[in-house]
Amino acid sequence: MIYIVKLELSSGTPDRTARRGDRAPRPAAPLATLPGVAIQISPSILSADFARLADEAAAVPNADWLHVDVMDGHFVPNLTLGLPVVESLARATDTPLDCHLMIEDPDRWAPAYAEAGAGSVTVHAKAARAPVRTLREIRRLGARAGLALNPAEPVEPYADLVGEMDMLLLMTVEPGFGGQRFLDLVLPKIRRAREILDGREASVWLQVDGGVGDDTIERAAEAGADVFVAGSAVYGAQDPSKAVDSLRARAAAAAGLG
Ligand SMILES: O=C(CO)[C@@H](O)[C@H](O)COP(=O)(O)O
Repeated sequence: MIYIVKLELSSGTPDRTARRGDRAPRPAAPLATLPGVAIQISPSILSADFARLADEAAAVPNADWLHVDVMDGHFVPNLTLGLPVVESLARATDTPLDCHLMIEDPDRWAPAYAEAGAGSVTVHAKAARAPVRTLREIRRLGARAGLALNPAEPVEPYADLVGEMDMLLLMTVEPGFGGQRFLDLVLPKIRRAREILDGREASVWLQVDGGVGDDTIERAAEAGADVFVAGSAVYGAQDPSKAVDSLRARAAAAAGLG
């Protein structure tokens, strides 16, 4: 009887009045949907049709994650979506949601995204006042924890935090908008981050985000990235699913995995 009640609660409409402490932590969500695939492709729904998000998610069944850009109009000069959309999308797709919070006060909001069903929640180092506590809280709630750095932010000050994260996100454009040009000036930082992660034998994904397409993904993969966010290169393509395959093949070849 109790079991039935629980099932109804978890599959029905989310109770948005529930307080954070009311919910039990979930088991950690899987990082990848394709076991054994080293290169991860995360199409960014920022370039998708927001009125058809469930269909847009279904258009890339071969994606490992779906990248969800949460922008608040303050941390970045753009406004996108928030918790209700993430909750609905998490119910509409089996692909883990890779939520990238480009918001002020992520310490306050990040746990709610983990509870909303995100597979990973990434906060910006620059915006977080208590990054260690926030990363730990995200993990405690069953999601993977990510830390993001803008193009001009060095990676060295965060080297001691690698044990607290599952993913390090290096922005390869200034955050805020899709369709920008990949910044080659970030390549040395990708290499440096790869050295730090390998040197510490850290099991941490190295994600790049911004301007990633068939013409740039190889450079990022050669430098050591293994998770690639791509918005316009996927949702601007005639066939988004083929675009994911093409990106994966190029990155795998450049990383010596193809
Ligand atoms: O976070 C962001 C932009 O701030 C990205 O996730 C964009 O959505 C990437 O779009 P493309 O550069 O691939 O078009």
